[in-house]
Amino acid sequence: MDQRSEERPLRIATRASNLALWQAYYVSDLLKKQTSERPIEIVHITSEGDRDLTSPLSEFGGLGVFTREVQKAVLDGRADLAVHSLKDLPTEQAPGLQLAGIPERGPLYDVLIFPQGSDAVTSIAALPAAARIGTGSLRRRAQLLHQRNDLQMLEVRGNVETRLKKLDSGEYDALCLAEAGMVRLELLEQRASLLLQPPEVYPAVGQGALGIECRTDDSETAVLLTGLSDPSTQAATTAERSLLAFLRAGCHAPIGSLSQVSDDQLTLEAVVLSADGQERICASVTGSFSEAEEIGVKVAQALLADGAGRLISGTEDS
Ligand SMILES: NCc1[nH]cc(CCC(=O)O)c1CC(=O)O
Repeated sequence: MDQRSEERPLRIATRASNLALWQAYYVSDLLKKQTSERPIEIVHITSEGDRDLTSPLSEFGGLGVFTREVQKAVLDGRADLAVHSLKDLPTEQAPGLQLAGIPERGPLYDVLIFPQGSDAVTSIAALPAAARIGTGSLRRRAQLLHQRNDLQMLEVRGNVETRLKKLDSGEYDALCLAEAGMVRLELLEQRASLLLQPPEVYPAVGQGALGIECRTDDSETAVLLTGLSDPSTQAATTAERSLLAFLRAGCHAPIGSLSQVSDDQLTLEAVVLSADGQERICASVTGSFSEAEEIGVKVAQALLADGAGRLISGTEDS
């Protein structure tokens, strides 16, 4: 006899970093509110992105380096759902999986983090001359260089905690990270930081949001995940991901975006920069939630009409 579905554990596949685990337990708590009867298990997966800690992120593994193996666990039936940072999830849908859950978004912006015990710098302009900034992201690099071309942008890899150790050991004057990760790991209060917001620094597509996938043939899990979704976040991230897909740019390309939602209106703004930050193109489109995908395409078309294609193909990663 089949086990009753209420008794079968719901298995969540996740990377094993502290941030990924926080995200998996957060989703577990959301699910418990819906399915109080059903036990939940967390299945740890090591991703290629976690194993190779030395190569610059823009040069190895390519798209999906953090998400592929977690997805595989769901496809193989070792887990029922996969929790990802939405910004790490390629826009091209993996065959056999569906992106069924997008919960309410967390903090959206990037932050500059200063070494333990040092004073806060209160603006990008106030950073010391030729300050050494740790970031592996072309988007952060290009936008900071656009503001201050004297800054030294240095590669940094590893999980958030590893990066903070490198900062405190004196390798950098500041680190650029997502506020979402720092807040979730409760690491922001302990240090001086500077919030980086548009128009200076636009976040990545999907930043601060989670994406939860299940198998396309698993309608029971899909219903649960749909129940976790937040309509505003879903509309915003649909527009952002549609923009990125249309530009055919990888997650490491120098592209930033900002969605603003009010009532059922959605405004998507986006920037594309040259890798050195010298050139910067921006565009913005407003429409209703139901047009989210089209809004993303329109912003991408406006950016391409202004020459964004040349800036994107001029960078190393796709
Ligand atoms: N690529 C790593 C990654 N993926 C998601 C986050 C933070 C959480 C988020 O932005 O959703 C981070 C770390 C960072 O960029 O600082």
